[in-house]
Amino acid sequence: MSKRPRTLDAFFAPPLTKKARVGSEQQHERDGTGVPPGDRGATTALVSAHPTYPFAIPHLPQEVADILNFAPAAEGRSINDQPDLDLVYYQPYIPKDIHRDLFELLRRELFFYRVKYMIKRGPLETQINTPRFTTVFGLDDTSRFDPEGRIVDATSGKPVMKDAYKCKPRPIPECLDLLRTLTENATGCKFNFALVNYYASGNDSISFHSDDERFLGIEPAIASFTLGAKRDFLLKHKPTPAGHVSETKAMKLPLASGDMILMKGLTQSKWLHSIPKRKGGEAYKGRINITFRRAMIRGGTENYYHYNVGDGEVYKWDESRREMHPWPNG
Ligand SMILES: O=C(O)CCC(=O)C(=O)O
Ligand SMILES: [Fe+2]
Repeated sequence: MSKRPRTLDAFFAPPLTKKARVGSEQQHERDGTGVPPGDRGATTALVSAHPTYPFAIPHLPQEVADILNFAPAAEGRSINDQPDLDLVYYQPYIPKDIHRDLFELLRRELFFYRVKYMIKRGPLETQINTPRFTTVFGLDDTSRFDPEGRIVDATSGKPVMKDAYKCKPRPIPECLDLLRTLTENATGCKFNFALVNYYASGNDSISFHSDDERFLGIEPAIASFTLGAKRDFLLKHKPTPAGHVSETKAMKLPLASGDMILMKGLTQSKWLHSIPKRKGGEAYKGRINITFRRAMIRGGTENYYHYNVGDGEVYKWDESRREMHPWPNG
């Protein structure tokens, strides 16, 4: 990475401002010629690029970014009337005028994976095929990307050892980073990871689980966005010790495009959540889920890239086939 030549792109990188995050990006036209900072006219298309990206990711069009700045579109409603449950539900969070554009843009421009991994069940090794497309960006709290896109120690600012990470962490592209900062400001929580799921149809799902890994620290806050198809989000309390009657009721939230659910407090340690497969309704439509999270240590980074990128092929949305297709052999 450090051998990457300093190009015109890097030269034209904008100043470090809150809105234009360049920690890891270069700004340039898609044809590769430099664009002076601030010159985001209708004819120039700026992108986020990084050596770990299979291809560059366009920034949000200015019109979409301008409207996104009005998020949250609705006030959050607390759902904390059950033991250990602590949610804030924004219906919607993303302004209505841009749901569709944001959904289509992210589906079209991001790279995805269909991760397979082995688990040991007793003496048997079983292959798990993740039943949805996934991708991930970000770096735990011990490190950050410098303006050249190199990973440096969060405290000293010095490049980390070559083997500090087994995986290849990727900076959060601008098109997701604006939403991340807005969400930080609205919730008062800090996030250093963006995980993206794409459910191609009602056949894609995520089974009951909790995001309670130790690398997230205690009582982690996770902001979870829906774009595209409406899908049911189920919540149920984890089993309570035998003999102890749980007073909790399972819940179903019909998450619609633009909605955000903030899970916090004891929600991850005591409750499970899932998006079950479904037939009918909007099952024929795709759905994007974005979660923003904060990983505290390097093990979190390794875990997230292992389970959301893996070592399989890259998929990209194919507009003519209207499905995810292996890239670049489309
Ligand atoms: O798609 C969703 O709404 C939930 C995703 C989720 O729970 C996860 O990625 O951990
Ligand atoms: Fe989850």
